[in-house]
Formats: sequence, structure tokens, C-alpha cells
Amino acid sequence: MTEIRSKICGLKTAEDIQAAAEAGAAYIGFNFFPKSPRSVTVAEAAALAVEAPVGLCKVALVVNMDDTELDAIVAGVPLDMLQLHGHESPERVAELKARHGLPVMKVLGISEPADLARIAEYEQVADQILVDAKAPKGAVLPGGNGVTFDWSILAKKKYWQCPWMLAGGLTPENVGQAIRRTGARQVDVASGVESAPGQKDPDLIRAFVAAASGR
Ligand SMILES: O=C(O)c1ccccc1NCC(=O)[C@H](O)[C@H](O)COP(=O)(O)O
Repeated sequence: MTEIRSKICGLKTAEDIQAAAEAGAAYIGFNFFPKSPRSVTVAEAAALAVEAPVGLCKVALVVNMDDTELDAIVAGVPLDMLQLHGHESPERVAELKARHGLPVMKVLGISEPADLARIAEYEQVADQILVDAKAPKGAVLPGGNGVTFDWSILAKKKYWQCPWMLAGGLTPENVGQAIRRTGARQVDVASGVESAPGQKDPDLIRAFVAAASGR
């Protein structure tokens, strides 16, 4: 059976990280978007990251961040990957990879088949692509809104040259179906494993990773 790798995004406590690690998640995400209920400071993320089990990929999620702020995050937190969740260009992706020496995952929002063309602009420069739902009009957050997109759009995808991950409204209940319908081998969740905005639920984290893994 194909191994499915899960990413749990927006972790704020040591208990969240323990639950993700014990459940078998492959990635954990620290959210540095100040308006998010999931955001952490550099000091908070650093304290969590140093205690995270070896082998868990620690990802920093940032949105259109400038160099000064991102330099402080990379200097202060032991990280394994950057996740760019704003309007970063392919050139900016390349620049940040070179500047920080970390793999970069670029997020692209999908709502119609034409959006798949944007992936071609990034697949040679990004290390991974996170295929997410577009934020609803007027949303405060560019991600983490718990909305799905039409997964059948991904049936029209070609082979992409870098690994990709599926996100957008995934939950323990729908992640199995999402994997079957899209062929995703990696899945990402934020709000679908929470009891309230920004409050992760260890039982939901375990249920999500188990469902993604077909257990
Ligand atoms: O989660 C947030 O608060 C957030 C804020 C700003 C930019 C991105 C954000 N989340 C990004 C993620 O990686 C989410 O996991 C992804 O958008 C899916 O979220 P959800 O639909 O809630 O699972």
C-alpha cells in the first residue's frame, strides 16, 4: 500500500506536537501569519521545535513575508522547510531557497481547471507544491478556512515534476475519499483537526492521520 504522509498545520502546544508525532504525521506546521488564530511567535515556535521528535519535518508557514522578518524566523527556529502561502512569485521562491538553504513549498489555490496552469510556473523551482482551496472572497485568512474545492479538477492534472500535497477542508471523515479521488500521497490539515479556531484536538489529529493512512 502507498504510504500517505500527513501534515498537521498550525500547532501551538507540545501536546499537539506529541499527538501528531505519535499518530505518525510526517510534517508539522508553525504558522507565522499574525492574524491567524494559529499563529505563534518566533520564541514559541523555537521552544516547540527544539522538543519535536527527530524526523518530523518542521515547516514555517509565512505569507508574503519580507526578508527581515523571515531572517529572524529562520535564525530563531530550527526548521526543515518553508511554506509560502501568499503571492510569492517563482523568482521569490528561488531567492528564498538560495537565501535560507531550506526546501520551499509553494501554496497554490485551486477553484477551476485553469488554475492548474499556475502549477507549471512553480514545479521546477519549488521543492513541493501545496494544492489548496482558494480562500473565500473577503476571508481574513488566505488559508486555514476549512473549505474544500472540486477534487475532480485534479483528475485533469498532468504529472508534476515536484511532490505535491492536497489541502483544503480536509477532515478525518473526508480525507480517505479525497485521497482516492485525487491520487494525493500527501495531505495537509489545519481547521479539520480543531475543536475551536486555533485549538487542536489530539483525538482529531490521531483520527486524521489514521484515516489518511487507511488505518
Ligand atoms: O491556517 C491558517 O490560519 C492560515 C493562515 C494564513 C495562511 C495559511 C493558513 N493555513 C494554511 C494551511 O496550510 C492549511 O493547512 C490549509 O490552508 C488548509 O486549511 P484547512 O482547510 O483549515 O485544513
